[in-house]
Parts: sequence; structure tokens; C-alpha cells
Amino acid sequence: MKYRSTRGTADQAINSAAAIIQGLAPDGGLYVPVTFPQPTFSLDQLVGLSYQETAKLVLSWFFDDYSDEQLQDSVTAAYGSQFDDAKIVPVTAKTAGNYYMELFHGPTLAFKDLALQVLPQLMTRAVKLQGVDHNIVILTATSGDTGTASMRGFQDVDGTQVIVFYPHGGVSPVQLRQMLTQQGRNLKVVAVEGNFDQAQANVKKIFGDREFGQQLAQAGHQFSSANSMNIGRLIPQIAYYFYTYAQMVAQQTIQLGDQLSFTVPTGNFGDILAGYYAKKLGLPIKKLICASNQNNVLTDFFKTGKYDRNRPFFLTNSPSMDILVSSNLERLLFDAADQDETVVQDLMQQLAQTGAYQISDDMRAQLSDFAAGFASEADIQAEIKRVYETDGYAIDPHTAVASAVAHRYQAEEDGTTPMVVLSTASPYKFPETVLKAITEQPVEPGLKAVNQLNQLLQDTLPAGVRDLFELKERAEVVVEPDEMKQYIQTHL
Ligand SMILES: N[C@@H](CCOP(=O)(O)O)C(=O)O
Repeated sequence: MKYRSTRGTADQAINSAAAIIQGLAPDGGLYVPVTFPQPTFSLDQLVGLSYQETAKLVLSWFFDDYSDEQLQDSVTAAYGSQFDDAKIVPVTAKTAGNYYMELFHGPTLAFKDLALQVLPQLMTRAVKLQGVDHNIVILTATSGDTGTASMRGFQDVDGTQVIVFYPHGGVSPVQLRQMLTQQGRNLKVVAVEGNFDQAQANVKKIFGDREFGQQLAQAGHQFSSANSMNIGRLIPQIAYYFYTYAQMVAQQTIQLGDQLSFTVPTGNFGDILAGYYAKKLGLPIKKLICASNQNNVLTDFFKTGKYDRNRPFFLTNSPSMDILVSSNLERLLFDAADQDETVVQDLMQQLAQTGAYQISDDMRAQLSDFAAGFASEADIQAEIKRVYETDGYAIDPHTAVASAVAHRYQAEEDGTTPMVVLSTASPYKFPETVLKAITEQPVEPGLKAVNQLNQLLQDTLPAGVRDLFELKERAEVVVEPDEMKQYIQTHL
């Protein structure tokens, strides 16, 4: 299967292994399949498949330059005992009104593990398939979760080096500690005096710097990405939509063929785009509800067709979603523009120059699979409390954004279609916010909050936080946004 850039023509397409290694296209666009796969499968085939089997099936639809054995070995290594639930992604029903797709049972307690445990498997095999002899330098911008998950996934993977940039002061105490304590001889992590958008924009700029790329190539290095702009990061995320559907059929919550809706806490737009791709592949999805926090640029976009990042950037208690420039929206725009790369080029140029663009009515009409809403900080706190008081179930603030938006959507738009909320992180990643919402008392941060939450919930502390506060921490390195390139130069 061939992949083209959202900003380039199909005659420049490359195979999946090459797209995974490159991460971002040289023209700044994102790789998408030239012809979207239309696999023949019947939904009943999916019921009873393990997570590994479902993931392998989905990967085989997109990555046909890997052999069956290579995909099998990849999913076996990726989805094993590093997850603390044998189902990998269990679905739980709560009387508070929703089904929660629990995506936080991996080693770093967030949904990113579902992709970043398998990406290193795909990357190392891609390097062999392509005969690449460069060291792959994986540049990662994170607002909290991708950083740790990419460090954990690529820890000590030969031929790779990871450099993570995160916003200084813009991640939770547990997220920070996870990054600063992650062991690995090939890992570097750097705070940027700025927000996630600045970090991500500079990572993209560095990718596009040809002269720098050539210098690095001479020194034996080549850039790739662990962000969802990398198609090898995005496609594995489709699997959990299929797997959830199949679980709900097996649990007799729905019948084969019934429609489901999903509400997705959204930042960089990768997770919800994976749901849209699942629908394109034939999964019966009624609506994908894009849930934002106070940084609600996407809510406005879906309601008006205008994307406008010229607004205050809020640091919220759901930091992983503190994003105003959502990379993966570009892949959706590409579809909405009927794969016309010139439309995407034009919109992305307007975004770069003015921070805003307006899509046409024709393009808006193509977005009917989506709805959107946002939750304020007060809404998030209230939702954590509501779900806890109804079900004794603690949800993290990102899940609470989606849960609140889903609850409202069910009351106002559609109360009959079963709704699955993507539960993207463990409450133990954000114990301060969760406790404060539930107890309405001041909370001490870090280890104290983790233990206090554990006492309240009386559950088993996830391995990912059990020893976290005893591990040796590296010192925080802080750079200005315009020093990121120099940091890379001096540390490679
Ligand atoms: N929310 C992310 C930001 C990066 O998103 P990605 O899906 O493109 O990796 C984070 O937590 O780092």
C-alpha cells in the first residue's frame, strides 16, 4: 500500500515502511493512504478475537509490506504482560450513563501505550525492510503523555534515539516524574519555555529544515516521529475501536450491526481520527464526538467551519489536551477536500500566516460524522464527582472532559445510541485533580496525592506509579523554543 502526503501528489507516494521511518512528509504534510483500504470482513469475525489478533488484522489492512510473521511478532511483543489487564483494553459499563473504554492499562497509564508499544516494533522492522543504515532520531513533542510513552516504548531500542520536548510547567507532577525517571541509554527529555504548540511547531520546522537534515545524514542520523503525525503511530489506534465494538457484542450490550457513538477527549486529533478511520473501514459508528477542554478551538471549528487559534492558550488540569493547533485535523481536511492537496496546502498556509482559516460549505458537509463540545474546569470537577458518587469509579480529568460532553450530548442530541467514552488516562496520573474534585479539600501534590487516592479507592496501585517516587530523577533541562534545534545539534 502506498502513502502520499496531504500536501503532495499521489505520484510521489512511498510504501508504509518508508512512511513510518520518515514520520512527517518532506513538504510538511502528513502521510495518508493513496487508496483507503476497503477490507472484506464480517463483524461477527471480530467477536472473540484477542486484542493482539484484532491489532494484527487492522495493521495488515494498512501495512502490507510487512509479512504476516513480522506483524504477528510485533503485536505479540507489544501487547503482553506490560499491560495490567489481560484484555489490554477492557470496556466497563457505568450507571452514570456511559461505557468507558479503558485505555490506561499499559506501562505509562495512558492510551499512548497502545500505539507506542507497537511503533518501535514496526520502526525497527521498517528500517530493515528499507535497508536504512542511519540512526533514527525520534523527535517528540508532548503535552504530557506521548513523551513518557515514547521513551518507554523505545527504551534501549538499538539504532534509535528519542528526544522529547515538553512545555515547562505544563504537565502534571506524575507525568513529569515519569519522564524524568524513565531509564534508557537512548533517551533525552527537554523542557521548553513555552506551550505544546510552540514545541510541536518547532519540531515540524526542524523536520522541514533540509540543510539540517543533510548535516545529520552525513553524521549518520535521520529524523522520525513518535507523535500521531506518524502513520505508524496512528493506525494501531484504530484497533481499539474494533475491539471495543466486538467486546460489547460479546457482552450482549449491542447486537451485531448496531451503531455505537464514541466521545473522544481530543488534543492533537489523532485518537478521534483513528475512530473516523475505523468508520471508513466499515465499523458501525454513528457519531464521533470531539470533546475539548477550555482550549476549545475544535468545538468552534466543528460548529462554524472556522479554525482560529488566535485566542488565549489556557493551562488546564487536563494538560494533555492543552493544544490549539491539532496536527491530525489536516488528515480530515484532506478527506473533506476530496483529496485535493492544493486545498490542504492553502488552508495550512493560512494557518501558518494568520492562525486561522475557514473551510467551504462543501467541506463542512463532509464532516457530518462528527459532533463537538467542550467542558470547563468546573464541568470537569463536577463530572469526576458525579461519576464517583454514582459508581464509585474514578476517572481522570481528560476522561472527565469526554464524559461530561457525552452526558450533555446524550441529554440534548441522542439518548438512545450507546455511547462509549474513551478513557484515555488512569486517575493516578492526575491524583491531585481527581481527589480535589471528589473530596473538595486541598490536596498535597505528588506521592501524597497518589497514596491518598489509593486509600480512597482501595484498589491495586498500578505498577506505573508504585515506585515512581523512589526512582532517581534526572535534572530538568530547560531551553527556549528557538534553542530546540541547537539542543539537538549539540546532543547528537
Ligand atoms: N496529547 C499529547 C500531545 C501529542 O499528541 P500525539 O497524539 O500527536 O502524540 C501528549 O500527551 O503528549
